Amino acid sequence: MTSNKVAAGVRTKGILVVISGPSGVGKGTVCSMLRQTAPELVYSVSATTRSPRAGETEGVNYFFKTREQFQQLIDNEEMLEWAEYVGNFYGTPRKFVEETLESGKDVILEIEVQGALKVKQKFPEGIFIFLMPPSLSELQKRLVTRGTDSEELIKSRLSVARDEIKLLEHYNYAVVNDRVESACDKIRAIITAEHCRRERLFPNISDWIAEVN
Ligand SMILES: Nc1nc2c(ncn2[C@@H]2O[C@H](COP(=O)(O)OP(=O)(O)O)[C@@H](O)[C@H]2O)c(=O)[nH]1
Ligand SMILES: Nc1ncnc2c1ncn2[C@@H]1O[C@H](COP(=O)(O)OP(=O)(O)O)[C@@H](O)[C@H]1O
Repeated sequence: MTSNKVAAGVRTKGILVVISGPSGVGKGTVCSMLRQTAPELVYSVSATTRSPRAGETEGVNYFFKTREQFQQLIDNEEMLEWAEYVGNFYGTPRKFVEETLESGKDVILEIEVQGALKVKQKFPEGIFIFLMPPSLSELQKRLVTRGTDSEELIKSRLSVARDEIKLLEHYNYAVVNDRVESACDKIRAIITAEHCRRERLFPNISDWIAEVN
């Protein structure tokens, strides 16, 4: 069964998991909990031209770049995707994602919708998860409570949020972030189910299957 050889190759590649959602829904909070509770999932650190917030660390939350440095990364084709969001640039370093997937580990990208749609063209087999707020008023409350953005910026982020939610149909799953723990549980369950699905399609039983044939 030659197809098993191909199958084994497919099976050993990691799964690309893309998480998007409106600003303030809790993507950072959920991903940070996933990083603590599911260390087998590798988090891709993005580059951005936005300034660091209090408590954010270079190389952990983002790689903070000037506009010139960011443009250089684009010109050198070092970005898997990039997008402009509320006046700043954000992008995914390509090499890290490709090498990590190739090594068989699952990778999480926490990126906005335009970038996610570009990634979907390159990795249609990825899992695309949209994190939803319980309501728009709760979303606004979270942005205000976080206290990192001006009233004007919160208005822009809420207006972008409405457009982003319209793109939900491009995602495989919507997960409501009502409680952080339960959102993380659901994301882990989705990834586990995808592993089971791929295992069913490409079972790692080539040794004894070869004997049967
Ligand atoms: N396309 C793209 N979007 C990103 C990337 N990194 C972060 N983002 C998104 O950029 C948006 C703004 O991020 P940020 O300034 O940290 O604000 P926050 O979402 O309110 O915490 C969010 O939707 C992020 O998911 C990236 O590498 N590529
Ligand atoms: N499930 C939740 N319930 C209540 N507050 C939350 C929840 N998830 C996140 N938050 C809070 O909402 C605010 C925005 O979360 P954050 O992770 O920064 O969102 P995002 O990365 O999507 O912009 C933060 O103050 C965070 O503590």
